[in-house]
Amino acid sequence: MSSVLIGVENISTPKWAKVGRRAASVSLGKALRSLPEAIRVVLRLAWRTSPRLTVLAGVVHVLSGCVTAFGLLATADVFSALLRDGPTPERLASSLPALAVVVASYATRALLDAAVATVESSLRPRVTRAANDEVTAVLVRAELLAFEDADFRELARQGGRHGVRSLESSLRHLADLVSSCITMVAAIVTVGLLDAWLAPALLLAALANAWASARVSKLRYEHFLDSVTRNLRKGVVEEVATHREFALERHALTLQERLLGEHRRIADSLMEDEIRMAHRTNMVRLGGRALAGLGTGIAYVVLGLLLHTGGMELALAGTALLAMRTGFSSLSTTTRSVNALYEDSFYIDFYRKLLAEGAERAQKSSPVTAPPDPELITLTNVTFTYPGKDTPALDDVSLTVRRGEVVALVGENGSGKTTLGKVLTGLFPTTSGTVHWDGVDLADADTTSVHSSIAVIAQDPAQWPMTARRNVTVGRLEREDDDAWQDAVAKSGADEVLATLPAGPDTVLSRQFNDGQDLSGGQWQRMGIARGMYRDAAVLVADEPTAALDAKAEARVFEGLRQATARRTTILVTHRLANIRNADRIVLLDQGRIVEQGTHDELMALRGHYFELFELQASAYRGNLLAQPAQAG
Ligand SMILES: Nc1ncnc2c1ncn2[C@@H]1O[C@H](COP(=O)(O)OP(=O)(O)OP(=O)(O)O)[C@@H](O)[C@H]1O
Repeated sequence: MSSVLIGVENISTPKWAKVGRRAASVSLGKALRSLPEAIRVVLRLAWRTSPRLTVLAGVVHVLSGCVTAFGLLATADVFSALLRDGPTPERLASSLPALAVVVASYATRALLDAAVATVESSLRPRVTRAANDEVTAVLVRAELLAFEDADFRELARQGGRHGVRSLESSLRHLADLVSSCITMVAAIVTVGLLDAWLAPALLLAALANAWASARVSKLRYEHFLDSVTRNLRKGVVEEVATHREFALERHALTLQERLLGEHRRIADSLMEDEIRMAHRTNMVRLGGRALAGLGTGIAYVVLGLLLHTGGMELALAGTALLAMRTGFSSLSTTTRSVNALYEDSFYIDFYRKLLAEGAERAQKSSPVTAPPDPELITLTNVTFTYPGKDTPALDDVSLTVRRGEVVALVGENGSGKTTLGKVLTGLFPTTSGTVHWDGVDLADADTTSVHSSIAVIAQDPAQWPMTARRNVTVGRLEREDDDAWQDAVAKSGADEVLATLPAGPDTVLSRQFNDGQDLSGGQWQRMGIARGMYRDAAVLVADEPTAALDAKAEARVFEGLRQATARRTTILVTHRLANIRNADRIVLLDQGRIVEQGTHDELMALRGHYFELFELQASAYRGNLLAQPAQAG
């Protein structure tokens, strides 16, 4: 038997990471050309949040770069004046105006730096907020099916986390780049004006640095993509090894040490890769520094030769030296900023992909509205396949449900009952075939208009971290109807839950808050049923609504549902066949297909698959004294 505890060895690489991999493998030059796109995204966001601050940030950065360049040229004048021939006091006096300009430029630079910091600290949080807002909005508005797609969920995590963080940091890197570029250009021009041979040497150093930085970023990005699936695995193991939901079985099955071992195994492989990557990047950096050093060396040799051969005066050589030093320092800031921006650009790309994919997967908004209380729901040759799956969960299903009908969906585990409930109510779009509510094809209808008319009671209802009252009224927030609330909590059995809570309906149902309270599985289910009943929608889907309820509560809920069904279309998914004997129609699914349908009596007379299932359950009751039919409700 395999020593691997969790079968997560073969998690496939998400689609977005494969695309990223291709992007990472393109040539460096091509990759660098993608930088402007990332910069455009940042500037667009900054502009949208505050055009005034964006312009101001640009202006202060350009000014700060210009002032530095100006200071450099003024310093050159100071040198020229100081190193000229003549008596020292005279040389000092003649250098004073240039010296004053240098001092003024330093002072201005300091003021501008303060202005830069002020503008940036106002702009950056705005950009982060806007980026966060875009991510949240796109996720909130995404269709339900998007959340069934593991690739999309992972892209949301990466684009939301890394992407937004990179957008924020890229603003700072962009600002640094603008001012350091201006200073560097000023230094290269100054050096080039002094002697044409010095500039290429300086450029060689610049290019070597830039190459090494970009190469390092590319390696790091490739490493990130390589470790995506392993990090996913580590996340899965971490979850089962530390989260509360698994705690009971983890302890009862004494799996703690095995899980720890699994975690260590994946973490070790990640660590080894990290170390390998660090060695490779160090080598690349070393190569880059060697080349840059060569460029610097050549520049100094050229300078020495010029001085030696009398090709340049000492005063000008001093200026050249200063300009070169400034050039090298701004060069390192420039390469650092380009490098950081280049790295940011990959993650900003995830962010862009997330927004693009999110927009594609947005809920449909359309002028076509679904009828609020459909007379007929018609499925024609409906096939539905989950994202990433090959076999359909629903296969050529045709079904018509009338208003007021109670249709029970039965069948073995995985036969497609839950999926059919979701397709029928427009929660999932069909892969092929159509769902019509009266004359309206749900594929054309406004999603919100469809969902407004449905209520879903899930087997595993959401545990909203709100008060108990809100947990019910959230079913229809715009409704303020005390009678309906009383009715819903009475029919669902939630009233008994409320009676046990310290602050009754005002108790917050979440352990995350002070004085918050958690509920048992069955109690949460009662709250979910009350919520579905309070929603009072035209089409109700109850998916195993009573699976966690005791027999008394179950009987009460079915009586409540029976009273309420006269006014609405009810789709009931259940395995407890005794509860659906009175359903108007029973639809039996097998491997995504409808294999039998009719009333209980018709299906029993058919002596087919339903008959078999029913007899099996009935005989279990008959043969077991502990579960007499009267007790089972
Ligand atoms: N989120 C999902 N992603 C991929 N496949 C899914 C997903 N949910 C269900 N399936 C698959 O679709 C098929 C139908 O599932 P469905 O949940 O509709 O069955 P069911 O009849 O309601 O089962 P059960 O009685 O166990 O609740 C199954 O093969 C299941 O594995």
